[in-house]
Order: sequence, then C-alpha cells, then structure tokens
Amino acid sequence: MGILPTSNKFPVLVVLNPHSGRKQGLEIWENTVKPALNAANKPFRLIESNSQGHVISYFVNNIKPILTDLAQSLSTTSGTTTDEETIVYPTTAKLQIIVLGGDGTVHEIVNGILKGVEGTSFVTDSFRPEVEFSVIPTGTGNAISTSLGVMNAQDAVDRFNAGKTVPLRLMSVTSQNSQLYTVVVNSYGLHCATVYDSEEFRHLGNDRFRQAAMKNVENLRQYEGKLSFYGPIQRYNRASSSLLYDSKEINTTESAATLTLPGPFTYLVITKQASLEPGFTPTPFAKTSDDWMDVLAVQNVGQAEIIQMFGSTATGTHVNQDHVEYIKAKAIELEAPTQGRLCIDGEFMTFGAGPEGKVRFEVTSDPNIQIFHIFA
Ligand SMILES: Nc1ncnc2c1ncn2[C@@H]1O[C@H](COP(=O)(O)OP(=O)(O)OP(=O)(O)O)[C@@H](O)[C@H]1O
Repeated sequence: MGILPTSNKFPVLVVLNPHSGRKQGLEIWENTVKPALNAANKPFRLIESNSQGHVISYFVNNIKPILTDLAQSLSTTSGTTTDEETIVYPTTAKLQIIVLGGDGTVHEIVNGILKGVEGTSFVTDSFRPEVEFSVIPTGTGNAISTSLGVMNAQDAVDRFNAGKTVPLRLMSVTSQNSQLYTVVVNSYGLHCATVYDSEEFRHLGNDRFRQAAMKNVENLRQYEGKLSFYGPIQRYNRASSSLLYDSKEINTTESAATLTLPGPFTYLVITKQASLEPGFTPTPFAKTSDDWMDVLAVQNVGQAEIIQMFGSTATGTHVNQDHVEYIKAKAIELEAPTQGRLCIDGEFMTFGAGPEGKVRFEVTSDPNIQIFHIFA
C-alpha cells in the first residue's frame, strides 16, 4: 500500500482570463502552455473566465467535487480478498492550477477555494490539500511573478516543469461585514486612487498605472486615517540601513498597539510582494513566503516628496528617504474618520467611518488557510 501525494491521472486545472493585461492570454495558452502540457503528456481541464467574478464563483461551487475527485484518484485499497478490501484515502494531495492571468485572477481563485471549503471537512488536519500555482504572467502588474523573478511565459512554464514550489502566504482582511484574503497588496491613498483610475487606460498595458499615477500626483490629496500595529514589528532604521525588531515578545492579540501612525496618508501599501510591476519595487524587503506583511507609509507630504520617492522605487532606495516609513508587521488596523476606499489586489472595498468601520489585516498561521504554493 502506498499513498501518493500527487496523481498523474488527475488533470491540471488551467484558469484562463482572456481580459487580463493586453488580452494575450488565449494566444499564449495556444502557442506556449498547451503545447508544453501536451508534450509532457499532462492532462488538463480548461476553465475560461467569462466575466468579472466568474472564477471566484466557479471555485466556490466546484472546489468540493474537485477535491473529492482528487482524493479518490489517489485512494488505494488494502487487504488481500475483496471482502477485506477497504479504501484508503490520502491525508494530503496536490492540486495544480496554471493561471493565465494577472494577480486579480490568482486572488479570485484563492478566495473562491477558501470560501468553497469554509466550514466543511474538505481542509482539515486529517486531509489537507496543497494548491500549487503556476502563474503565467499575462496580467498587467504581474506582481507575484515579478517578485519571484519570472521573466515571461516560457520561464513560468519551465519553472512548472522543474517542479520546485515555495509557499504563497496570504493576508486576511477583515471588517465588520466582510472577510477575504489578499495575495499581493492592500492600499489606501494615492496607490489605491491610481489603480482605480488606471482602468480607463487598460489599452496601454503596463503604462496604465503610470498615466493614472501622474493624474493623481497632479491632484495630490491626503487621506485621513490612523494605522495601528499589533504584536511584533520590524522597522527600517536609516542610520543602520537595516530592519530592527521592536516588541518581539508581544502577542498580536494584545489590546495596546505596538505602534500607531497618525496619518493623514499620502501613500500607503501593505503587501506580500516586493515588486508590484516590473521596475516598481515599493516594498523591497517583502517575501512571498514569509509570515510578515510589509508596509510602506508616507504621511502628509507634497508632490516633490512623492515624485522623489517614485524616482527611487525601481531600486528600492526610497526606504532611505526621510518621509518614508517602512515596517514589517503581523497584524495591522486601519481606521479613518470618514468612509474610505481600499484597493485589495486590484479590486475595491469601501470601509466605514470610525471604529465601526475599522479594517484589520493579518498574516494568519492557520495551516488550513495557508495551503497555497507557487512554482518558483
Ligand atoms: N471575461 C472577462 N471579461 C472581462 N473582465 C474579466 C473577465 N474575466 C475576468 N475579468 C476581470 O478581469 C480583471 C483583471 O484580471 P487580472 O488581475 O488577471 O489582470 P490585470 O488586472 O490585467 O493584471 P494584474 O492584476 O496583474 O495587474 C479582474 O477584475 C477580473 O475579475
């Protein structure tokens, strides 16, 4: 009897978002990815996104039968005669998903899977699947791929074939009436407004962010709010050019904040990825696989300081500028005096005013949530 963690019989799921980036996903699927799967004799099941939200609802509705089929494909029998035979199910299994899309598509899959298994016995200590992503960079920012140094579609396919994965850690985002997970970035202020306005420039590809950023720097605003950190933090120290630990012993559930930034914020990003697009590395110490969130906060500055910061984000040296705060944290709360907008992996979330509207960001250590890996 042997229990195998992967099955060659079970298809790789291929999620294709034809709308991502410059809409080249279908072409790259046909010319690069499908031929590679065929050459490797790997069966696949294609799921093509037909609208915003389609991928999330696909996984909410289908993840349970998919995991059932996967577990069955790995089950073995024990005993020598038919009467004594019992089916032995595996305790783990690897579900492989190739994504032809950007970060928003990965976000939809992660949230669809976790919603679909919530409150069920499909992910427990006795059966815990691993979801392995191969992200073929066909979005606009492609932050996950860029942060892992994936250069192009062929590079991503090569890494999939090589088979090495690393954990893809998630942040949980909780408000009074919503709860979801982020894989790349939560932002407030100028970054969020830029992503919001960039949709009208989608035809420009990567340049859509630059166009929208220029528009928002010209009409620079300050965004009221305070940011409280709970538990241990590491804060970038300019004098020593290193991250220094603060409050290592403190638990994230302590009621007193370790640190509070009073705002108002010009620019605020809370990320798990170092780069948000090629040539833009706002959080250079962020790691896809560690248990920290990286925060870049710029409070109450003018156009000159923001332009100076943008001038250094390609190399990550902006962390040495006086007005830039860089902190690694485990649990963070954002509270604003009036209703505000957050950008959550490219989607938008409105949060309420005052303590009731507070939003909490956390890197959870729950192994039944942190089930995602990525080919690297
Ligand atoms: N068939 C479709 N038509 C229109 N929009 C779609 C379709 N399928 C998915 N979407 C939406 O496309 C949006 C963009 O997806 P995605 O994040 O993959 O690409 P991107 O924004 O170009 O890249 P990135 O997030 O890496 O910057 C998401 O909001 C998703 O919900």
